[in-house]
Amino acid sequence: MKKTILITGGAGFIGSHVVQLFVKKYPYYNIVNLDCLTYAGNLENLQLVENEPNYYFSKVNLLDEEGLKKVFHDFSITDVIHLAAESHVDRSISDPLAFVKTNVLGTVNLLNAAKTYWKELDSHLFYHVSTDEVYGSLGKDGYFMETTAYDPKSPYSASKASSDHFVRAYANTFKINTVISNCSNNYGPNQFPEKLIPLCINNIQHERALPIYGKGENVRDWLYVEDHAQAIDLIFHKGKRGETYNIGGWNEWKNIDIVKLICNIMDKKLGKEPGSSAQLIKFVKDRAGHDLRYAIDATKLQEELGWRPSLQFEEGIEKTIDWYLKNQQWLENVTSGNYKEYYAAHYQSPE
Ligand SMILES: Cc1cn([C@H]2C[C@H](O)[C@@H](COP(=O)(O)OP(=O)(O)O[C@H]3O[C@H](C)C(=O)[C@H](O)[C@H]3O)O2)c(=O)[nH]c1=O
Repeated sequence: MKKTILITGGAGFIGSHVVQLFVKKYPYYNIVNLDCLTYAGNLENLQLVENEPNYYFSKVNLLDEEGLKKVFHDFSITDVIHLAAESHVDRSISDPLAFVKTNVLGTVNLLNAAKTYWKELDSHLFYHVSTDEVYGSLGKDGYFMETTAYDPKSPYSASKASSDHFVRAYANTFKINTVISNCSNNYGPNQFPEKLIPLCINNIQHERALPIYGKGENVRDWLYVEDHAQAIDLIFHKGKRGETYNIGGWNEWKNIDIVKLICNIMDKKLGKEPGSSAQLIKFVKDRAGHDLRYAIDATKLQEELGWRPSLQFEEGIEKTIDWYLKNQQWLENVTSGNYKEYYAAHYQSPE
């Protein structure tokens, strides 16, 4: 059976890289990008594939149950890779309900659409893309394993943990084939500049302060977004059904060190006096309930499926900074909302 894969959140950061990879690598699959184009979803991210004959776009909100069922029916969806989510921890602190709606209810609506439409369950796959934040926060030592108990600490991670549970519950109760992956912090092109790395790049260009929460001692494990997309490709095709795979970069950084690194690279690239960008660093009030450290043990993915990150961080961060410097208009568009004009010109009028 020819695959028609529904990729949700395909206009977002990670989703756009997954859509591009699948459209180009698998011309014999149909790829349907379902996205409701929130502030973080931008069709400009898909310019490289938007005219490919195997690429389709459908503007549907995960809360629109009938709309979802129609997409399954109209496109004869065979598989799902579910990436659409509200993803910013700070926003989840100011508006938790938005995260419950999209991440929990939206995922259940999508599962229901799959359950209704798929008749021979064995020939389909529902792949849920999740986060390492479901495991909570680590101290100085240790790693998150696939067997680590869930202990989400923020409204965002609680909503993702809940959606993971629903996916497993549907696998158990309704016998849907599922797989889940939990990944560490991503960085790279197309990331909305509310997240630490693009925020710093953008603020340095505009000579704005670089807000460091607390003392900047919190640790994150960073992975280049294209490496994440490669891992998703592998897991989609070769991962064992019903399993969970952790994805990480073996690349832990304290926030303050990563910001200083970005400052140094930006000084060189912008021809500024060494040390001048670092003067923008400003220690601010800590994030409420700020998780201290995330670190992933991705041994299972490495041993079972042979995955390793391909990029060294030093190379990835240079590439990322170069991309943002070259794509000033993109930054301008996403921060001003102009991407809606792009949508209107290419598709139908946005709401
Ligand atoms: C925006 C910002 C962040 N930070 C700190 C807070 C974190 O310790 C670290 C990274 O923050 P960011 O908001 O970029 O990402 P996380 O909160 O780690 O979460 C991210 O990685 C996981 C895996 C997901 O699943 C989330 O969807 C994704 O947003 O920098 C600052 O100090 N200042 C700032 O202005």
